Amino acid sequence: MSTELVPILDIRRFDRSDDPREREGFVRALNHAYREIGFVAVSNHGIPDAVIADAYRVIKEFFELPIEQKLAYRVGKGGARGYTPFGVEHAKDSPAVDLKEFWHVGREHVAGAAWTSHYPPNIWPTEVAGFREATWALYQQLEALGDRVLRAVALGLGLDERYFEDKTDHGNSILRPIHYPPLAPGRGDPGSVRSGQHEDINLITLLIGSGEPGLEVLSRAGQWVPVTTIPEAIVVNVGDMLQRLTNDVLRSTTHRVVNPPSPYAEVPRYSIPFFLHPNSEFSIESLSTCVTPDNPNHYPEPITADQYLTQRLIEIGLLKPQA
Ligand SMILES: O=C(O)CCC(=O)C(=O)O
Ligand SMILES: [Fe+2]
Repeated sequence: MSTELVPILDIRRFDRSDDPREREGFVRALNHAYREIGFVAVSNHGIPDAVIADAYRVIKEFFELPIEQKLAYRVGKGGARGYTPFGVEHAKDSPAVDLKEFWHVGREHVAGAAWTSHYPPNIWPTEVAGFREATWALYQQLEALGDRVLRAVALGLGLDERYFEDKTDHGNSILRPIHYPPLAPGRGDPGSVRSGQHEDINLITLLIGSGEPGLEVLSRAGQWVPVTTIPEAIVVNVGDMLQRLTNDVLRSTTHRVVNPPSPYAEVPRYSIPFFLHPNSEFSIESLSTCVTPDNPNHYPEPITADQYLTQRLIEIGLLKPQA
């Protein structure tokens, strides 16, 4: 049943310039899934195995460092870059912290670009050779794949194929390698799970590593359904910013990572989501193609992507409210 809930879509169909029906078929299937469940798995995405393997290698090496060394990379506001330890982030409206630690890679600065001053610079762990190259390579690959998916989203919404291009070209996107350690009795609050139920904040999320057991999505019927997909596929789901931009036409579906049974409980889980964000100054206003008599505008007040992100980071414990 789960494979039907989260369909596997071959993105090579979208690139078929020789056969417009293939392209249209992909656009239709993607948009249908995004209206129904907000999740798809993309196969044949073209990201080289070596890029993914290199990223995993450096990420594992980092998380295996002693905690004192990792804590040296806890910097700045809200863990926007570098390391965030176990016991900080929790899902909105849940006091129980998630059983995970993670690292944030943001957009690399470009000399002379005005947006550079809005984003904190990346930091890199000196203990792990090749960390910067490997994670930044994966960031760029996932961003390019996200741009292709957004083109198909735009077409499905009746917009120009390149609608998202100038709204995301210096987006505040984040690559977040996550380590869920083996589950030990007494670790975390009672009731803690690897990742409490939540919706993603950004436009779309591209997730590497979803094939390991634990990820579940909440169906419309209110049932938790495990996401089972082929290991090579990348899960791409709708976030709250895209839901809001589309006046709730596309759905940002609640999901979580549960504590798996033995033998998976005894082994760590690593996943690598890429949260694709719009440019910080982008104003999120309901698209006119998504406002109809049947679906009047639910969000008459526009909000910039940056304001929206700040509100949401306070809700999940990564930012403190301003006094
Ligand atoms: O680890 C996973 O598979 C999913 C993580 C997730 O949903 C998130 O970080 O937003
Ligand atoms: Fe998520």
